[in-house]
Amino acid sequence: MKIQLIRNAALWLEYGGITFLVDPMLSEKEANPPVPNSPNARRNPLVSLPGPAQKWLAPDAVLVTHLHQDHWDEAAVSLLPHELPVLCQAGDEGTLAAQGFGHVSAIEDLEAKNFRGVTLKRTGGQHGTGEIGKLMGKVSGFVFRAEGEPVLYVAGDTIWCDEVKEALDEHKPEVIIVNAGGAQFLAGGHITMNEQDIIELCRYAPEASVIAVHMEAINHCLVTREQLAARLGQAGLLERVQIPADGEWC
Ligand SMILES: O=c1ccn([C@@H]2O[C@H](COP(=O)(O)O)[C@@H](O)[C@H]2O)c(=O)[nH]1
Repeated sequence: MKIQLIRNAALWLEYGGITFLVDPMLSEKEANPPVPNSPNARRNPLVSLPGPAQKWLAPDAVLVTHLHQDHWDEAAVSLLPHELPVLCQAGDEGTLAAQGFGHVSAIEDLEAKNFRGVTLKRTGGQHGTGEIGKLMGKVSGFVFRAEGEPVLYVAGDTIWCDEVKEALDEHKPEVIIVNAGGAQFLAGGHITMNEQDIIELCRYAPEASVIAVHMEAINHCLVTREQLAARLGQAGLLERVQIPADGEWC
């Protein structure tokens, strides 16, 4: 297994002999407006891709955890070849097909999907709590399994919650990728993992290695890599968690 953080939640994943492009947000720096009702007015993405987008346009499959703009944007829709297989959560397949993608498969809630020898199982999550959580809608994570590979859990846009605990209990992943950044609007709590969430996750899954992404790319993500590293250091967990820079391989 090899994992490259591209930017935000976008990953290039080499797993079981298959290449997956996860949650591509391929817009140029500052091409999009700030997230509305958020604590600052910086345009998105905050930073450039760590190379030309062309580097990541020929995976074996694309996996879209949910359709929020920082996981699937207009640039991805226009740049990615429409004949690529696209895997998604159930409910998003109509939108992706309407955008011109001809090979879209939903990973159903309780069914594992086999993609060329790699098994993917959907996991749940909560993209925030209360009204904000409801407004954010359905989100998914995915657990990857293949012969000779570590069990990998891509948790998606979720806070620390029962669904994540259930995924950890059921799958016992060896590697967990979490969307950090403590994303937040002006009202309501955080909608992606903050420092404390990642500390709880590390303590709940003491054998797993953790990779924290989804930071310093979108204006409503308020927890920086440096802040996360400092809190993990205080908690004695820094050696368990990789915090890659954009473009870095894990
Ligand atoms: O560039 C962007 C990124 C996101 N949004 C909207 O914000 C919320 C939450 O996004 P997540 O980062 O997936 O938590 C969602 O409604 C997005 O569509 C945006 O407007 N612009």
